[in-house]
Amino acid sequence: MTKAKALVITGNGTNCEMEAAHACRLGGFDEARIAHIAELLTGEVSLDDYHFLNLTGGFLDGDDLGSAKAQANRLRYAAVEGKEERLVDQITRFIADGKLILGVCNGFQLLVKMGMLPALSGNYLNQTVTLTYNECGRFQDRWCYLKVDADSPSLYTKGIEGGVYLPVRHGEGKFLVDDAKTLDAIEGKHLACLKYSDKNYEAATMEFPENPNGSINAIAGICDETGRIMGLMPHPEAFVHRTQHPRWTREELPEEGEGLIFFKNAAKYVKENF
Ligand SMILES: NC(=O)CC[C@H](N)C(=O)O
Repeated sequence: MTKAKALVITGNGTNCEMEAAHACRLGGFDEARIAHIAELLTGEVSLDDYHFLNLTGGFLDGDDLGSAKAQANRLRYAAVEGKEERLVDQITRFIADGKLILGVCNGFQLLVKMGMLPALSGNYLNQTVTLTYNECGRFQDRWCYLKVDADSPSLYTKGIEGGVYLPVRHGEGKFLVDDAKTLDAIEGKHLACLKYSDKNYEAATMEFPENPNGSINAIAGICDETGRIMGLMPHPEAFVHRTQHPRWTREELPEEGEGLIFFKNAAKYVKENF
């Protein structure tokens, strides 16, 4: 069987690469390589050799120009040394080859600013949505209840009943769209796979602090129409074991954290399809 290989990009201010690589391994990937962005730009590491690309959280370029904006331009326009291609050509090929991309927090901001989500009608380099300053005007560091849309094509949320409880930590998590048509398409195609909700996962909410940033339609995460590319503000890699839960000493919890399912689903998909 093919070895399931995950790649986690670091550098320029990411800070969740160790957790993301750990979650990939726990989830079933045979290999999880942490590569500095410079290794991709010099051609030492190629996306072609991996199945699952992780764009992790952090403070890329210190959030200057808006979170992930500079890195979005870098990934879209930078050339790969010694090759007749840009990094974005590798990324486009990666998607065309049926591979997987997960962007968490700063990585989600990066995906939307590159135009890779929601990528309506398969147009992967056209920005139609953004993530900007939290409505409350402050950085938010808290745990959130996230309702899952069971009809979403996202492969990462398959099998989740009701919702998941995960931490958020961001200053720019408010999801916005360019116009009503984009929002209608996102909702109509069930691409808004995660929404901030009440603790019973019954209804999406605009109430603070359950909705920590004022995201339109309480959107916390979206995927593309293939379900293989997903971005979310909460951190699934930060809850892979029960001791990461804020009340683990007081509540009876299963050994496995609720975020691990995202990585298990990704590994399962790779093993079944490559
Ligand atoms: N945890 C993160 O990835 C934070 C993302 C970004 N720096 C923000 O504050 O919005």
